[in-house]
Amino acid sequence: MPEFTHYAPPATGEPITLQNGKLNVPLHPIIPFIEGDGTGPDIWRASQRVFDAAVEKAYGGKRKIAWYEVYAGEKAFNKFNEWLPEDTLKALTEYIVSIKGPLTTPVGGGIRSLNVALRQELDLYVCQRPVRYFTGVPSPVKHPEQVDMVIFRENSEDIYAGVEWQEGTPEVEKVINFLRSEMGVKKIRFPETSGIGIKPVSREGTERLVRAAIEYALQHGRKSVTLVHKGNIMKFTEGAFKNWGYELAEREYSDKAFTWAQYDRIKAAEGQEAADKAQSEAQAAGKLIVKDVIADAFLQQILTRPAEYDVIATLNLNGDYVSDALAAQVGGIGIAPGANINYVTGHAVFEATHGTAPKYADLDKVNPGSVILSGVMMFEFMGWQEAADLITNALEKAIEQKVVTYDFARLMEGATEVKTSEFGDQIINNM
Ligand SMILES: NC(=O)C1=CN([C@@H]2O[C@H](COP(=O)(O)OP(=O)(O)OC[C@H]3O[C@@H](n4cnc5c(N)ncnc54)[C@H](OP(=O)(O)O)[C@@H]3O)[C@@H](O)[C@H]2O)C=CC1
Ligand SMILES: O=C(O)CCC(=O)C(=O)O
Ligand SMILES: [Mg+2]
Repeated sequence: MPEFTHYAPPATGEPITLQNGKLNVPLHPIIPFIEGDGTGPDIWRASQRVFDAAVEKAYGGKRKIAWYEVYAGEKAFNKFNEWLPEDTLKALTEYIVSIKGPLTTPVGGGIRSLNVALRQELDLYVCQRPVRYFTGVPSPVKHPEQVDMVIFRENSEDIYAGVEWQEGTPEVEKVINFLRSEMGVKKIRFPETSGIGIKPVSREGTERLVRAAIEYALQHGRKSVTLVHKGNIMKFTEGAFKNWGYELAEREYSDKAFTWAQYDRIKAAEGQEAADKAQSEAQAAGKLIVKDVIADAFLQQILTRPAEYDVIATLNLNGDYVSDALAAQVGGIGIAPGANINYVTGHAVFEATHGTAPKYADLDKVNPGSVILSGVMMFEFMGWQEAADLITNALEKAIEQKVVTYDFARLMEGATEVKTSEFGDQIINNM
C-alpha cells in the first residue's frame, strides 16, 4: 500500500483489486470520493445517503462501503495549499473505483482543468455517458423516449489535452515562427496576435476508444456504433479517427460487425443494390452496424431522428458538446451521469456530466440525480446490480410522483419542488 501524507484510508474496509482482468470487489470495499466544488458538497451529501441506503436495503448489512474522502479543487487548496494532492492520485490508483463531484476550472487563465488532469494521470481513456429518458421528465423535444444512446468520448487527447500557448508570449512566437518558416504554413491569419492550440489524435488512442465502444455495443445487444467526427475539415485528426475506427472494426470484429466503409466499397464495385443487400444480410445476421456522421449534421439529426443513433464513439471535444446537447433532450444535465474508465487497468472515476453550477452553491437546490445515477453506473461496474436497480427504480418513482428539484419543477405541471437533500430523502423513502 502506498504511503499517504495528509489523509489515509479508513481503518475498516478492503481494497477492490483486479484479478485476471476482472474486478474483485470485497464485501466492504474502500471507495475514495471527492466532494467537489460549488454545488458539489450539497450534491454529495444527498448522494452518499442514497448510496448507503441502497446498499443497506439490498444486502441487509452484509455489504457496506467504507468511504474514503480524498481532496481536489478548492477544498484541497484551502486545506493543503494544493489543487490536486499526491495522496488523491495515490488513492484513486490504489483503490481502482472512485466517484467525484464537479471541480471548477477558471476560463481563459488560472489552473488547468483538474478533471482533465485526473483523466490524464489515470489514463482513463473512455468518458462513458449514457443518455436515456425517464418517463415524466420535462423535455424540450416531442419524442424524448426515442433518445437512448451511450456516448463513448475519447478522454485523453484532442485539442482538449491542453497543449496550447498564450498570445503574446515568447513561446507562441517560437511556435508560430516554426510553423511559418519551417513548415511553410501561410494560413495563420493574424500571426502577431494569435494564441496556438495543438490537436493530437493518434491511431492508438482512437483504436482503444472505438474498441471499447464496439465491445460495449456487442455486450449490450446494441444495433450500431456511430463514429462522430469533423473529418472533412480536420482530415488528419478527425478524418483519421473515422478511418482508423473503420479499420479497427473490420480487422478485429469482421465476424460481428458490418461497416459503412464496407458498404461504400461494395457499392463502388458492384452497385448500390449489392451494397444494400450486403447490409441487410449483415443486419439479419445480427451484426453490429458501424457507421459515421459528420459532427454538425449529427447535432441536427439527434434532434430530428434520434432513433437512428445508438452507441456513439467520438473525439474529446465533440464528446463534450454532444454530452450536454443530448442530456438537454432528456431533461437536462441534472440527471446526466458518466464515468471515466480505463477498460484495461479497470480504473474508473464516476462523475456527473455537469459542472459546479456556482450560482447555486450551498443553496441545497440543484438536482443530485447526475451524481446519484453515476453511482448507479459505479454499482453496475462493481457487480452490485441490486443496489443499482433499487436506486434507479426509486428515482424513477420520485419523478413519477412529481417530487423534483427546481430544474424539473419549473417545467412540470403540478410538481412539488424539493431541495437537493429532500430529493435524496424521497429516493430513499421510495426504495
Ligand atoms: N467534470 C466536471 O467536474 C465539470 C466541471 N465543469 C466546471 O464547472 C464550472 C461551471 O461550468 P458551467 O459551464 O456553468 O456548467 P455547469 O454544468 O456547472 O452549469 C450550467 C447550468 O447547468 C444547469 N445545471 C448544472 N448542474 C445542475 C444540477 N446538478 N441540477 C440542475 N441543473 C444543473 C444549471 O442550469 P440553469 O442555469 O438553467 O438552472 C447551470 O446553470 C466551470 O468551472 C467548468 O469548468 C463543467 C463541466 C464538467
Ligand atoms: O474540466 C472541466 O472543467 C470541464 C469538463 C467538462 O465539461 C466535461 O468533462 O464534460
Ligand atoms: Mg462538459
